Amino acid sequence: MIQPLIAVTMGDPVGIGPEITVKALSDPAVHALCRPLVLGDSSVLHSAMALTGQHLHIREVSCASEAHFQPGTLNLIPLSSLPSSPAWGRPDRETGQAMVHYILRAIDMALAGEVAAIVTGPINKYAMNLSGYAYSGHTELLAERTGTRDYVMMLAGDRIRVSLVTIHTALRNVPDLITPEKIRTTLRVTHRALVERFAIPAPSIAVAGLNPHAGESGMFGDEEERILQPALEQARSEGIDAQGPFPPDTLFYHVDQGRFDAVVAMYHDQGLIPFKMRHFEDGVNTTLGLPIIRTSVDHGTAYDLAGRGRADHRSLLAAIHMAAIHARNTMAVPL
Ligand SMILES: NC(=O)C1=CN([C@@H]2O[C@H](COP(=O)(O)OP(=O)(O)OC[C@H]3O[C@@H](n4cnc5c(N)ncnc54)[C@H](O)[C@@H]3O)[C@@H](O)[C@H]2O)C=CC1
Ligand SMILES: NCC(=O)COP(=O)(O)O
Repeated sequence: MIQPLIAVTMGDPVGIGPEITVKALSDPAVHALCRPLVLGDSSVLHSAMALTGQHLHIREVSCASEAHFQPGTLNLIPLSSLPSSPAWGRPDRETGQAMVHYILRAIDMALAGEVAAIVTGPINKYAMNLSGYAYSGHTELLAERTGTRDYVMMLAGDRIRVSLVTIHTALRNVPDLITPEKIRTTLRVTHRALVERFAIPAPSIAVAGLNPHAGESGMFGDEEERILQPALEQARSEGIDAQGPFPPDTLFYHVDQGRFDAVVAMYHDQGLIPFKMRHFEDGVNTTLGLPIIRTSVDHGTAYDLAGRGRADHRSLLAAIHMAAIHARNTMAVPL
């Protein structure tokens, strides 16, 4: 079977993205899974190789048909010409613009059907905004570029999958952003992705409450009764196995024990703290609801580690693995 063609963006040139890209692409297992095409910068990737002691042949190509997909070769569409000695951990407008160009090109390739999926390396949101792109991250850029209204951020590992109702917003805004519509959309998009991408025919989804003890019958907040319960009932009437709302403090224990296929969390850290306790090394961030497959690492640019050669690349390996599986499950292969 022909392996799916996957675009891998190098991420922020002065973060750990280039290093983990080189490490992941040196793993023969990646080539057994897919045909990876990197979008990034040749000089920076050479610097990353020097850090890690990896020796890959970087083959610069303008499109997939020029690539040689074999272990030992990193096929690169070069989209920037940055200095050969990166200022690790110190972003500027040029590095910020470069990393956004890698993402934009990857999205366009996926929309045009030139690749089966995209896997994105970590970017720094401050650097993204510094370079003139006013987004909270990849997710909002992907949604806008693909014209997607209903999208969901999911963090996924083999024990915990968590979808977020609200994403990058101040905690004080969260209660006002949680509406029955938003919860229903999160449930619908998550349910559909579990069936179509994760190949779980009848998934069960747990919903976390917003308040301590899921509100304690209204003593500690009424969002559960006023907003979450009606949203859950509506989802159930559509055939979605949505359960809860559950007290958030114990729910993740049960999810980790395998009781549910996924959990819907009300806000970023409610979901991501337990997720990263379990899956920091091998977790994957994936955007659901898009017309394209997008996975990413679950960590950031780690400027404190950049340039040292000590970054862990297992989350990127897991993201590539998931992209390849989802491409197969949705029959978006071969390309
Ligand atoms: N997929 C993406 O593009 C993501 C981007 N970010 C962005 O990255 C930037 C930095 O975010 P932080 O909150 O500092 O989180 P971070 O994940 O970059 O770093 C948190 C801690 O984990 C360590 N760490 C992270 N990745 C590691 C790896 N692969 N191997 C070993 N140690 C690792 C770092 O050294 C640091 O001590 C922010 O702008 C954030 O928004 C954060 C998460 C995901
Ligand atoms: N906490 C996840 C994260 O920050 C990733 O954001 P995005 O770049 O995937 O939108």
